[in-house]
This record gives sequence, C-alpha cells and structure tokens, in this order.
Amino acid sequence: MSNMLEVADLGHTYGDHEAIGGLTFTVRAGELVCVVGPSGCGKSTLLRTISGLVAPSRGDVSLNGSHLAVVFQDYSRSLFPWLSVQGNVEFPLRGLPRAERRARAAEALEWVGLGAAARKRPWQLSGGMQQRVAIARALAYRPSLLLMDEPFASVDAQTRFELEDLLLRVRREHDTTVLVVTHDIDESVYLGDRILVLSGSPARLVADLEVPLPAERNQVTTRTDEGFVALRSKVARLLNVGKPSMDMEKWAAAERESLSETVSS
Ligand SMILES: Nc1ncnc2c1ncn2[C@@H]1O[C@H](COP(=O)(O)OP(=O)(O)OP(=O)(O)O)[C@@H](O)[C@H]1O
Repeated sequence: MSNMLEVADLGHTYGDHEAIGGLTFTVRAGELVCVVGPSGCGKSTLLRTISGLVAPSRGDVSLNGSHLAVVFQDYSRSLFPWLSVQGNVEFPLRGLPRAERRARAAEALEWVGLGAAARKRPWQLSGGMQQRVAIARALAYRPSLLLMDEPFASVDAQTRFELEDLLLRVRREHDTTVLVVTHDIDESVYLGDRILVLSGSPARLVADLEVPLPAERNQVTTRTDEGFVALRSKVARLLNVGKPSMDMEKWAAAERESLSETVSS
C-alpha cells in the first residue's frame, strides 16, 4: 500500500512555545488514522501544519495527491448561513463547470443521507445534520486526504455514534484516506485502523498502534470486544503517564515494548 501522507521530523514553535517537538509518521492510502493526545499538546497545530494553514518551523510534510479537505469541530462557523445546503457543498468546487458542481454536490449529499435537505439553509438543520453537510462538502471535493479536527465533539452522544458510523461507511465505500484528531480515546479505537498517541506539550509520538479489530465496527459489539477494551486501557495508560520531565525516548521505547507484549498476549 502506498503512503498518502509522510510527515518527517515536523516541529512547530509559536514564539518561544514549542507546540510540536518533531513528529515522524506516515498514513497509507485508504487508512483511517486517529491522533490522540492531552489537551493543548499540539494536535490542532499538527493538522494546521499538514493542511498548510501554518508553515511548520521545521520538518517536512509530503502529500501524495493534490486535494486536501478539512472538517472542523465547529460546523456552525464553517458553513455559510446565507447559502443553501447545496450551495455550501458546491462552494469549494467553484473552479468546475456548473453542471459538474451540481452533480458532485448532489451525490455527496446522498452519501451522507441529506439529499432531501439540499434546498434548506444550514440553520434549519440540527447540529448533527450540519456536521453531515460539512462532511459532504469535504467529500464532494474528492480529497486525497481528509483531515478532521475533533469532528464530532460538538454533538450529543447519540448523534456522535451516528456520525462515527457515517464516517466509517463513506471512507469504506469511497476509499478515502482520513486523519482524525480526537481527544476521545474510545472514539480513536472505534474509528481507527491505527492510533498515534502524542505526549503532552510539546507533542512527540509516544506510540503508533495498529487497531486489532475487524474493519466492520458496531457501536455495541465492537465497544464490548476484548480487543477494544484492552487497547482503550492501553491508550489511556499511555496518555496518563505522559510526563514532560521524563526522557521521552526511553519512556516511549519502554511503552512500545510493554504494548507489544499486551497486544500479542
Ligand atoms: N496561534 C497561536 N499562537 C500562539 N500559541 C498557540 C497558537 N495556537 C496554539 N497555540 C498554543 O500551542 C499549544 C498547542 O495548541 P493546539 O491548539 O495545537 O493544541 P490541541 O492539542 O489541539 O489542544 P486541544 O486539545 O485543547 O484542542 C497550546 O499551548 C496553545 O496555547
């Protein structure tokens, strides 16, 4: 499988505050990778540097493909209230002929189950539906890589489950490569093919974990699966012991060793 994203020794400093301390990882084509880390560790900064919104202080980001779409947590600010749902989804496609724009937007709205809401305004929809519009807008762009920054953090628990399953379905049906930042450990295990665990600020890679669960996930059976519970505990432990004063390299090596024992046992 080829790499869709390669991040090499990526670091970023705001003034004298080091937010990211040198991250190296890859995302393979078609993979869904989750990034978890303590609050304020630099997860959004990581996405901003990957998306080009912020120029990193050091290191390289290389994307295999030219299209990148981002879905943010705050859907209410990312949708234009004066445009219809269809207009919002068409918006990033402005360079394309009108008929193609329309067709792609209509198709993406069908994918997220909002074909019937195309003429509505965003404010006429529930929060979960608005976030589905934001996802449709990203998908209509047919991104090589879809970046999501806490995409389901602003909706209620039931809607969150529905949106998680929607994401899993559309990435499977359309072979989308996805990098999701989340502060929710359970969500990272439920969604991910892999989980990147970051340390507290400055963010460093503590562990890069394969999720040993079948590709088909189910909100009830997956979350009670032994593999799910074991990995969730492991990620929680990795996050809790992130002490900035420790020798991070030694600590991460010890954690990786103990993880391989746990997962293989
Ligand atoms: N534009 C900025 N200028 C200065 N400091 C910033 C800027 N953006 C973020 N920071 C700081 O960099 C650090 C990392 O912030 P970032 O938002 O990337 O973390 P995060 O892991 O996404 O946080 P959270 O989990 O709370 O969303 C924080 O200490 C934050 O205060």
